[in-house]
Amino acid sequence: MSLRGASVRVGGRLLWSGVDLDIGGGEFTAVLGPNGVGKSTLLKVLLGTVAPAAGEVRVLGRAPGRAGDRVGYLPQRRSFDPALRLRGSDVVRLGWDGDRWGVPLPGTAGGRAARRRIAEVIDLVGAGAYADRPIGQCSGGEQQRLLIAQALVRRPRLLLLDEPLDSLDLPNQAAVAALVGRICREEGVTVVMVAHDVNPILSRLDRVVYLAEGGAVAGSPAEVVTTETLTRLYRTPVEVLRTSDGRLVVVGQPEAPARHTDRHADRHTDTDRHHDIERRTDVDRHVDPGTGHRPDTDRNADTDQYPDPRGELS
Ligand SMILES: Nc1ncnc2c1ncn2[C@@H]1O[C@H](COP(=O)(O)OP(=O)(O)OP(=O)(O)O)[C@@H](O)[C@H]1O
Repeated sequence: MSLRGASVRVGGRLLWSGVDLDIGGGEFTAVLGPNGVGKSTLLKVLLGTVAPAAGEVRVLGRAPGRAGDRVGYLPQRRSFDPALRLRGSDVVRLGWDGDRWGVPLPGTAGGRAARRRIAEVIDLVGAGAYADRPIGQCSGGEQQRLLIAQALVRRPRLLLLDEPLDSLDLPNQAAVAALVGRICREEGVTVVMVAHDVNPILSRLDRVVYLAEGGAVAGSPAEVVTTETLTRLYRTPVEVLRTSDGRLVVVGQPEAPARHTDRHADRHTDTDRHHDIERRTDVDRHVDPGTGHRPDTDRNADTDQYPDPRGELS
């Protein structure tokens, strides 16, 4: 896919402009940047649901929205009601025929093809053990695998994933990152993933797109997540440190603007709070790439709490 001089405007506000970007077939790309900068909106531009205000965008050689089944999409995570009477496999099936009236009758060729493909993709993501359970009773990691299966069920060539690692504990982040890496390498699917922390996927990435107010930088992680590049992008001193185990930590990243306080309000789970505490103790004075979290300055002196890493106040 390619963007040439692309800009996007939502709610009358220019989010980013002059973005040039090329992503080749079969590549694994992460989209990083602070809260509210327009990462999800970039995916929507690629999907064709948000039109660019200027510039040219091509996806799989066509205008956005024209590639149909060849694009799979996992929207930003929503939690499922535990009482929802829908099995994991039903959720996967919605990716197959959820946009069509009626369903193929069991026993017909269409019904058999649907069943075969749904079983195949559930197997691919390793969700066989819980695909028959109500989706609301599956864990966050299990739900995420089933949703990835849903996005994959029509054999897309391009997979757009909006924060699939969000709210997962570290082992599940690693497992889902490995799964997406495998889908990219073994199935040849091009992956564009919005992420708040590059570290779980760092070793698998071909390319990073770092969005900041006004612009974007793209290249290999080694080219983009550097002191020089991020300082230039943010127009303010930013330092990238590498820990002894190879993780990247961005220090001095400008504050994430707290300008959308309610978008994720329904998603602030116990796991999120656990992660907030983990960040507070593990990365004191530092900020994960993309979270915009600076523990010593973000802490509310009255409550001893930190704002949610995605911009809302906890
Ligand atoms: N339909 C809309 N109307 C008005 N403003 C919108 C709309 N959709 C998004 N926005 C605003 O555009 C900005 C970018 O939103 P977007 O979801 O793309 O950011 P993001 O980088 O993905 O953020 P986060 O990291 O918090 O998920 C936000 O300030 C958001 O509130």
